[in-house]
Amino acid sequence: MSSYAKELEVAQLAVQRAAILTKRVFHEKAKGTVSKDDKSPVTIGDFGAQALIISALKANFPEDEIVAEEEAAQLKEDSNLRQTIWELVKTTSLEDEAAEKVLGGAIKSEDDLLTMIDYGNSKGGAKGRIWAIDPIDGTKGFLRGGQYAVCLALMVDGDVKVGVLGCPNLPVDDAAPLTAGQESGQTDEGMGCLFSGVLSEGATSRPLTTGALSKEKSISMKAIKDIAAATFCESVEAGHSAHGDQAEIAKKLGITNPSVRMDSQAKYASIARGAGDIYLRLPVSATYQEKIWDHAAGDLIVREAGGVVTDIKGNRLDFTVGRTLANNKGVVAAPAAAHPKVLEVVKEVLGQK
Ligand SMILES: Nc1ncnc2c1ncn2[C@@H]1O[C@H](COP(=O)(O)O)[C@@H](OP(=O)(O)O)[C@H]1O
Ligand SMILES: [Mg+2]
Ligand SMILES: [Mg+2]
Ligand SMILES: [Mg+2]
Repeated sequence: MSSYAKELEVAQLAVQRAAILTKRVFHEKAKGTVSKDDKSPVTIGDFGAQALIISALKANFPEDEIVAEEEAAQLKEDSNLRQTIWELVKTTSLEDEAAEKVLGGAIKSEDDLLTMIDYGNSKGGAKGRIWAIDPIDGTKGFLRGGQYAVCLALMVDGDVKVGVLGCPNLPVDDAAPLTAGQESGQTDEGMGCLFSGVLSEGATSRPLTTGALSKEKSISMKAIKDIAAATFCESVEAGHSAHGDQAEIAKKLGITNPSVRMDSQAKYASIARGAGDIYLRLPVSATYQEKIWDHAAGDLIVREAGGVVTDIKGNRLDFTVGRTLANNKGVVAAPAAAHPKVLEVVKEVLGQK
């Protein structure tokens, strides 16, 4: 019996339900029912998914703190937007009575919707049980039909214990090649994967559908015998990680495969199941602080799959200092055996600058 069995079950179902909401928003956008204006679908999806996840956490773990990306301020002023989200939230469920019961059922009112969203305002820190939520990670990917992830992690005294990533546009098949998502004309068929990790208990994947528990499989990183043959993942957005530095590092490692660019923590999930090998996120700006909700779940899942995740100095990601990773710069994630070499080259390339 897992030491965090209840937390894991609630987190998986909560992410699954939130992912259904995001998919509805995406398809309604395509149909024109939701404005195609870039901001509106994202906002609707973000707020709706965050509210649904938080209501599940509050129903099960009322004392826990929550650090979530979004806040309700904008919704308090915009009643049209609020009503659109409320309609969507009200009508999104897992269509599985037992599972809905685990999640504590639906949100009761429009006011509750706002309250739920703002429960995510914890400052974070080194003490107690704190959940980190990114309702839609990879906003840009979500809009494009590329990769995005619904992300949830539980930290206890700053240590990530449970991590769950719902990736609607990643193939269910762990052995499928890396994919940037629906932008390449891909359909929903065979897509949608739920990744989980529990500290010291390994990492798993399963289809992102109700009743998929029996299909849960353990995942692990690929053992790379030769770094030169590795594939590395990086952000699509050049503003989020330094493509130039990453290319130089890859070159120095002898890597000739082109990088796979994908949005969101789908990168962590993809290397954790061996679809890719290395994830590089080198800082673009000297001042940007990475957000804990962009990394907590992925960090744990990769480590539980046999990887090492550090910043560019080789330090573990430090989730104890609030809503951001103020003590870290960048991310270097690789299979344990390859990580020292990758880090050495990262330091070499950055040291020359
Ligand atoms: N200058 C910057 N450097 C690194 N990350 C940034 C950034 N500006 C925004 N981000 C973060 O990058 C995340 C997406 O990462 P990726 O590029 O790997 O898809 C965004 O999450 P959201 O999409 O949830 O806002 C956002 O938090
Ligand atoms: Mg994010
Ligand atoms: Mg987000
Ligand atoms: Mg954002």
